[in-house]
Amino acid sequence: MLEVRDLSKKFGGLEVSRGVSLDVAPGERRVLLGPNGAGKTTLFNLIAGTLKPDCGTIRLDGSDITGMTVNQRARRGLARSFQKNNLFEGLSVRDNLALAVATGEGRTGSLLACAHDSAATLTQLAEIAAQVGLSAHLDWPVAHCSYGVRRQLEIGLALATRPRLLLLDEPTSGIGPEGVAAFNALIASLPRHLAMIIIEHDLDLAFSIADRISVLSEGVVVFEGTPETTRHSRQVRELYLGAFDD
Ligand SMILES: Nc1ncnc2c1ncn2[C@@H]1O[C@H](COP(=O)(O)OP(=O)(O)OP(=O)(O)O)[C@@H](O)[C@H]1O
Repeated sequence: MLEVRDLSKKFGGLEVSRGVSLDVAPGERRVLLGPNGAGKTTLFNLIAGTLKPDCGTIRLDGSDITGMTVNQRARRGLARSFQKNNLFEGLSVRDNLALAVATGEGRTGSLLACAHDSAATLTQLAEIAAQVGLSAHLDWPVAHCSYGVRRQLEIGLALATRPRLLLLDEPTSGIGPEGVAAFNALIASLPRHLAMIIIEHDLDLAFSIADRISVLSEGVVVFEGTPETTRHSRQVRELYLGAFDD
């Protein structure tokens, strides 16, 4: 469903993406690994449309989306959840989800009251809350939510646009071992037709959730394979010296 071809991006003299190519199949869970500064977030920015590549193409379901805006890409089924919190702190979990669902329905000018008016919005809101494990937290003010709940909510907001491809940038950063286990279960419970690309530093989690893994280093995809072949790759081991358990 996603075909990335020869994407390159420079910041001044620094070549951060150097001819990256990547194919993601419908429903595939792809994990992006790579050392700090390898260009993973830059690749996400290029795919999501917040950065324009210097050259290369991005196709989604056969259509060239390289020149499209973030919103145009979102309407074609691409969603992204951010590494940094992107929530309305003063609102409840329910209101954050309601606004995201209303926006996903194209009712961008709606007031919060209108977001709660539509039965379809409320049904979708309840579905998403259940999917991300937040049904019992709907009335909590976001400002009082734990970091883990916020991360669940961020994924919920991304699901509100009914994506077919979801980009998750370090979804487990800062949530501790229990949070990582909960995230693993959450990913496993999401509809299987939803494709995902996930930047993840936790190798055990990466091996557990990925169908395939791509490894970036210095702006280039240096390895691609199944979790099993990645785990046994000498090249990948050298990049992550000492980080693999045998
Ligand atoms: N807007 C920018 N302007 C200049 N340099 C940038 C910009 N964005 C990223 N870089 C640089 O590009 C390189 C790759 O950054 P990027 O964030 O894509 O790496 P990453 O693999 O996601 O790293 P991390 O795992 O630490 O998040 C880094 O050297 C970074 O400093």
